[in-house]
Amino acid sequence: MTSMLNYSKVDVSLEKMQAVFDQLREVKEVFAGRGWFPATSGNLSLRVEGENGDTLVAVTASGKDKAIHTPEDFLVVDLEGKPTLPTHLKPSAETLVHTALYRKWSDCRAVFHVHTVANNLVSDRCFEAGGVTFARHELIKALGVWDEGASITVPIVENDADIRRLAHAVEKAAGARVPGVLIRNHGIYVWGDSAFSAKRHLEAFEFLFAYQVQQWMLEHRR
Ligand SMILES: CSC[C@@H](O)[C@@H](O)C(=O)COP(=O)(O)O
Ligand SMILES: [Zn+2]
Repeated sequence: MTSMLNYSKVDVSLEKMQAVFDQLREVKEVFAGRGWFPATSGNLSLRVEGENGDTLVAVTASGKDKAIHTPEDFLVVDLEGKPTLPTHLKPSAETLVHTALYRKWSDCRAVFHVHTVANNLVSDRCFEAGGVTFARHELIKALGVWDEGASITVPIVENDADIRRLAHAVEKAAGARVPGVLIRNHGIYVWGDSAFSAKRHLEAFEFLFAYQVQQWMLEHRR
């Protein structure tokens, strides 16, 4: 028999919710191992479809050390970013960026956000240009761009302490071809149609940013 959980009028099976939390935990552990969550930064979410087709979002709780697993690491919110059950946990302070991306694309099923030295440097140095462009990199294919000789541009938006405005800026800059947006001196938001593809996208972006930073350093030494 399937046990059902009721998240403010949306039924989700216990098994489904457990599987979603398990997936988030696995991704969290891998990214934490790479140092991608310094000083409690970063947040992760997955779309959860209820029995009636309504969308919920499982998201990391705010301010946690994401390198440690606890029973209080995740909670469920609606598309307004409100917790669907009474809880003392606070959803990520940046939940509205996640929900904006889920609203924008019905096939967006995972949203990941990390702060790294490389993504911060690239976001600042290329900010005035509005984006950073990469070409002649095999890993562009990992972003779903397969055309021969393709180039991609990752848009960069200004950081903003007002999360509604930040969410709006990210949503506006987010394009269908390149699954990521940089926030200046803050980090990157990436998405995908599954946790697997969002993780692949993030790994490809971080490879390209690290390459760019090292190229700048080599040029500087000449
Ligand atoms: C603690 S610095 C980072 C935060 O300000 C924020 O940018 C962030 O990524 C994490 O916020 P959180 O509320 O834990 O999801
Ligand atoms: Zn952040």
